[in-house]
Amino acid sequence: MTEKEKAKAGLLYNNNHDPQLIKERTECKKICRKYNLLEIDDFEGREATIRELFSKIGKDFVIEQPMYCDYGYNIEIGDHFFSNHNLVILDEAKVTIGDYVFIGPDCGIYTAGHPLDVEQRNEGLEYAYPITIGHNVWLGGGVKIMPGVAIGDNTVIASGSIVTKSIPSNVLAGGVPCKVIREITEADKEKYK
Ligand SMILES: CC(=O)SCCNC(=O)CCNC(=O)[C@H](O)C(C)(C)COP(=O)(O)OP(=O)(O)OC[C@H]1O[C@@H](n2cnc3c(N)ncnc32)[C@H](O)[C@@H]1OP(=O)(O)O
Repeated sequence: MTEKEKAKAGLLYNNNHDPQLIKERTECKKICRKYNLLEIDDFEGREATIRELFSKIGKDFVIEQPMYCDYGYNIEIGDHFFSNHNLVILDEAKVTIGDYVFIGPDCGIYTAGHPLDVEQRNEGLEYAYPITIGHNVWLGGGVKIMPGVAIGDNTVIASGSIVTKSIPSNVLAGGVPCKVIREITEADKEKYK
């Protein structure tokens, strides 16, 4: 098995020293750099560069610069996506994002992690588990999503949360670690009126 195949199978793999993965990350980071240096009003260039980078991105999206990812080909995003500045996606495993997802500034979507055991970690080993974000999700600023987490449709994650476990649909969740605070109900339609 190659290191890439081990990663895909959810096994520990050597990310730091594998030539194929280093090459792929380098190519990805060149495209991220190109994207981040494009003029803000070069809308065509920005769209084309994101389409070159991600395996799928739907219609009508805005990704504020800068944004960073590791491979790009593991990222699939639906329609009407918005991300504010400083989005970091560590897409060592697949990242799937639905339609109408809003992401605040300084968010992190981290599929990868290292063993707690120091010897394994210093060998360069890591694991990568997929992350799924449903439709109509809003991540407040500074939210970080940990490996293997799924977030259900229509859910809001409050700013500053560290999401270590999956969160169901239709809730407000927040905190470190992130927990369900309450359901989002019809009463929320009236809140800002
Ligand atoms: C796409 C973009 O660019 S977005 C731009 C950036 N903007 C942001 O990041 C703003 C994000 N907003 C938040 O995080 C807000 O706090 C919201 C939306 C979660 C507040 O939602 P509300 O419905 O108003 O919740 P409300 O204020 O009633 O709070 C409900 C509970 O959640 C708690 N709570 C609210 N925010 C947080 C938070 N960030 N972390 C932990 N708990 C929180 C409240 O303290 C309250 O707890 P209590 O019931 O014990 O008092």
